[in-house]
Amino acid sequence: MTRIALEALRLSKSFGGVQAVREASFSVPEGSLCALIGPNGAGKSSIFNLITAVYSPSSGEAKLFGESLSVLSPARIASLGLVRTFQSARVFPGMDSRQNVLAGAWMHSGSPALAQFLWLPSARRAERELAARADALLELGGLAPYRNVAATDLPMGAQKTLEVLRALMARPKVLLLDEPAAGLNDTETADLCGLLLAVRATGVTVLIVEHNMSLVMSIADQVVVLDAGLVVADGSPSDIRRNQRVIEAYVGRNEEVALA
Ligand SMILES: Nc1ncnc2c1ncn2[C@@H]1O[C@H](COP(=O)(O)OP(=O)(O)OP(=O)(O)O)[C@@H](O)[C@H]1O
Repeated sequence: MTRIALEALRLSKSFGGVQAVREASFSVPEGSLCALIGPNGAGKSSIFNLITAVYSPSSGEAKLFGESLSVLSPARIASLGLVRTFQSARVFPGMDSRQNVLAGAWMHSGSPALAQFLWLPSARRAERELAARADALLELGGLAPYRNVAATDLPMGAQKTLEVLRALMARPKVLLLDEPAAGLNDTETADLCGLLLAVRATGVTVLIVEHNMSLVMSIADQVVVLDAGLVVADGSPSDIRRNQRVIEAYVGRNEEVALA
């Protein structure tokens, strides 16, 4: 039976008088790709921050593989395999692309500090394995030709891809991507779709917050729609396209074109 990787259970978050998230419930099966969509201010980022324990819920809870995220430290959450990226690409300046990808491996070097300090064979082996993995990821993301280029010199799309590759270097079980297609051109978006499908094919659970509807509708297994903090729909892309409540949420804000 498929496990549930992520679960929101009547999750709520208020900021003073603003109820950003209202008793939101949904679950994401392991190995699937789920998109969280909704008009501006719907509560998507708030849910993201609740799931990564940046915020604590006003009520309800979020679970990662059945464990309540409210009681876990950020380090423990990362060790359970939850890795996120941010809305604006955050590459490390002063490092080339390959070094940026390698930086994602710190949690999984698998080689004790003393072994690394003494440069024992086990540490050298671990280092070689990480380098090979970084190269394979750069290949997968189409960035192999830029491996020695300073990350900050790459175009926006490549920087966002690099951030996803760095996240993958940490061998996530669950990958959370905050607007990965924001600012990308059509070609870069198509490349990103391919990358995300390749990631899902490896069994990683993916949750994305994304405004680009054609990307969402073409790659998501499940779409959760928020409006004013409420989950107003949860289903497959074809269910969501036909859902009257979703159409109203978008039409009310002149965003109907986006769902076409
Ligand atoms: N830290 C905060 N303090 C006060 N209000 C907040 C905070 N974060 C979010 N909000 C409010 O909560 C509501 C939901 O915001 P949120 O950023 O989660 O929506 P969103 O769906 O991610 O929007 P967008 O698509 O514009 O990024 C909004 O009314 C927002 O102003």
